[in-house]
Amino acid sequence: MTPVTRKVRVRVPATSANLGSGFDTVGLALDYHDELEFTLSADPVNTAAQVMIEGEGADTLPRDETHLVVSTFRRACQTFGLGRVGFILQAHNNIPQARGMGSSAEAIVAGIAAAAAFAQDDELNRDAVFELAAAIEGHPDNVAPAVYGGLTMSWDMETPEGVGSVPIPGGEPLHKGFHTINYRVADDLTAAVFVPDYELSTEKARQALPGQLAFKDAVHNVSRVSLLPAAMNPAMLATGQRQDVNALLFAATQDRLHQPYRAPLMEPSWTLIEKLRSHGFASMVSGAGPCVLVLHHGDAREQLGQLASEELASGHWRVLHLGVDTKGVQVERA
Ligand SMILES: Nc1ncnc2c1ncn2[C@@H]1O[C@H](COP(=O)(O)OP(=O)(O)O)[C@@H](O)[C@H]1O
Ligand SMILES: N[C@@H](CCOP(=O)(O)O)C(=O)O
Repeated sequence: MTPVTRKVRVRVPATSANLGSGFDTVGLALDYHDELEFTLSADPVNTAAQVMIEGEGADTLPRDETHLVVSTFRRACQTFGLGRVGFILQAHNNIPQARGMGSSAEAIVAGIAAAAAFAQDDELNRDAVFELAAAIEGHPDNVAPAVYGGLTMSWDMETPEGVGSVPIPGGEPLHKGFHTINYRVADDLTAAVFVPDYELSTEKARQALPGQLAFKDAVHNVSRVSLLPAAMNPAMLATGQRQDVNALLFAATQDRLHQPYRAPLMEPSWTLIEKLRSHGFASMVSGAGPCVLVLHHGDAREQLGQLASEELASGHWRVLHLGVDTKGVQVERA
């Protein structure tokens, strides 16, 4: 197959997964992006990848075939029938790596979306990008918002009933694999991300999780995650229901599945989370950490700045005040 263009630009949002209670399920796209440009070599004999990196990871990321965007782009090119191509990748990275802001999902989505844009002339097939990205990442909660934007809830359709073989009245049988749905987020929702100067790989944070959980802890999280869609968008509440939306956010982000087991791996982050929660803020580990996410309806910059003044003055932390990205990955053919 011949590529439909020689240059593609890709813009992918950072994401915060879990939102406390929704481990491996819930994700939120943030208005904070990496931008990448792929230029195909005009020489068919040259199939090498040349990688240039600016910003986050410029001193640490590899510049060879092991670079995650490169390896994913190669794999997606095979999947979409492009074969092995030579290309220059220019990466402008804002998203810090190994901090819980979905950098690996961003890299995977960027590689797949770019390959799809070289392969097809029409609008980006987001479902195809999501399916392949979730399979590569292994959990869908970051890749879903990176692909679709906004607040997503995802699941792996594999049930004892026999996936794809059970007729759904009036509909298609659900296919095996990852699925996602998108919820609206209220316009006044703000996200503050406290970024520490230390890293924690998602792989290491996953190793800290227990093999089994107490039934009451599972019930706890089911009850909390069920509050999230309304806590993120109170317009979901039935007419007449009145709730303090920030109190609802506080309850919705309580968690007993993963954070307690990971806290010892990120003590400074856990200290900040406990401090902010003791003042009523819905603060939590962003993804697998160590970033700290605070969700709030309304502007809480000043209060958060005061509460975290010690951390911010230490020089070991910075804070990003971000809105929600509602578009997901964007591609542009040049
Ligand atoms: N923009 C990027 N370009 C290349 N590789 C990346 C990029 N972002 C992340 N990675 C790879 O993913 C790893 C971080 O993944 P992970 O531990 O899951 O952290 P995060 O919480 O940021 O997703 C990095 O060490 C690197 O190997
Ligand atoms: N559900 C995953 C989310 C990992 O997010 P990341 O941004 O840290 O990669 C987990 O909690 O392990």
